[in-house]
Amino acid sequence: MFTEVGRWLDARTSRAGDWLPEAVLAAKGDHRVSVVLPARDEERTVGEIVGRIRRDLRERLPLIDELVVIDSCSTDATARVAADAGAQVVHQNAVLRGYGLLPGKGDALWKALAVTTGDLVVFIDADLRNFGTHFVTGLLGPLLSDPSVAYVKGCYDRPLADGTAAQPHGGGRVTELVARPLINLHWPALAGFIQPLAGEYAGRRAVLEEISFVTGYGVELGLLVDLLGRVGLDSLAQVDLGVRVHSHQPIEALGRMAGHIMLTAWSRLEREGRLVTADPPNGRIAQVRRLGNGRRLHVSDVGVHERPPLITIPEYASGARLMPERRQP
Ligand SMILES: O=c1ccn([C@@H]2O[C@H](COP(=O)(O)OP(=O)(O)O[C@H]3O[C@H](CO)[C@@H](O)[C@H](O)[C@H]3O)[C@@H](O)[C@H]2O)c(=O)[nH]1
Ligand SMILES: O=C(O)[C@H](O)COP(=O)(O)O
Repeated sequence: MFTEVGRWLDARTSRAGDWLPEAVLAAKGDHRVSVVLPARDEERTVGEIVGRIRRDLRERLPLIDELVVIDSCSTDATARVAADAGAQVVHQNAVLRGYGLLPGKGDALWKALAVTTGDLVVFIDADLRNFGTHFVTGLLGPLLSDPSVAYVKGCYDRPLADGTAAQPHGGGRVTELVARPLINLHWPALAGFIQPLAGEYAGRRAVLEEISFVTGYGVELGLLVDLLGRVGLDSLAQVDLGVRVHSHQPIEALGRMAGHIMLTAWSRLEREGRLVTADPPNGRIAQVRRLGNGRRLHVSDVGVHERPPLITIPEYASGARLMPERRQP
């Protein structure tokens, strides 16, 4: 089993430096490229990322056709900062309203796929502190050079910066403690993905619109597992983007993220008929917080929902793209 993983790792892993911007542009041909940044309260970082993409990959090189920030119910100035930097800003809850409002990153990505028009779609997290345009060109390179590649996942070294010192490889705690063990236990063919939860990836719309999106932080694991089933390992690739520095969430928030990921794995195992139970898992997580000299329980919903393949949504399938009002509803 791991022989196949090793072979895939060698064959399907490239480095961002293998994909020079001018060569990527030359390979673009008739493709149309959309870049999407999901952003919830990212006013500190989103402007810099949008500005770099606009200047370097739209104005200097005409590589990117569409640059969308999907504002995921931000309470800060994310939308204004992103618009000022040159992005088209769409509010998550303004898209496909008839399908109900659901929270979380996966829903934001599904809505972004619905409103964009590129046949190639690149997703980049909006909290990156060391963004470089090689993130975008590196992810596009394998898709533009090999029609058999359907989806490209970023990988990188992940430092953990705790405010006083950085551990060069200490980041990605949910990845290492939850996602990687789950993947190895249940989908070992995916074990070669160095950063299975990376928020930087690119895919062909024709494939992405045919799979469902989990609404919360389970979206990345859900996409990998579902793509493996749909297109097979050899149509998946990864590209080494160097080092990624981002805003770390508090450990309690990572516990809830882990809950999303475990429930996503559970949903796929159940769907694959590998788990049969009359007693589904509890969708809430209780975390004990210190309160003065005592303690209290803090209960959060970590249940995940499914957004169906976009191609099954009539408004989308009719070909009418769904760009809504730019302002928040
Ligand atoms: O409800 C939300 C939550 C987050 N985000 C955005 O999604 C990106 C990633 O979110 P973040 O909270 O920074 O996640 P990380 O702690 O970095 O988690 C890692 O693991 C997650 C689970 O797989 C992935 O979704 C992330 O991309 C990956 O970086 C950021 O731009 C957020 O602003 C939303 O758009 N909506
Ligand atoms: O991907 C992960 O594992 C989570 O985003 C946590 O990352 P961090 O440990 O670098 O904060």
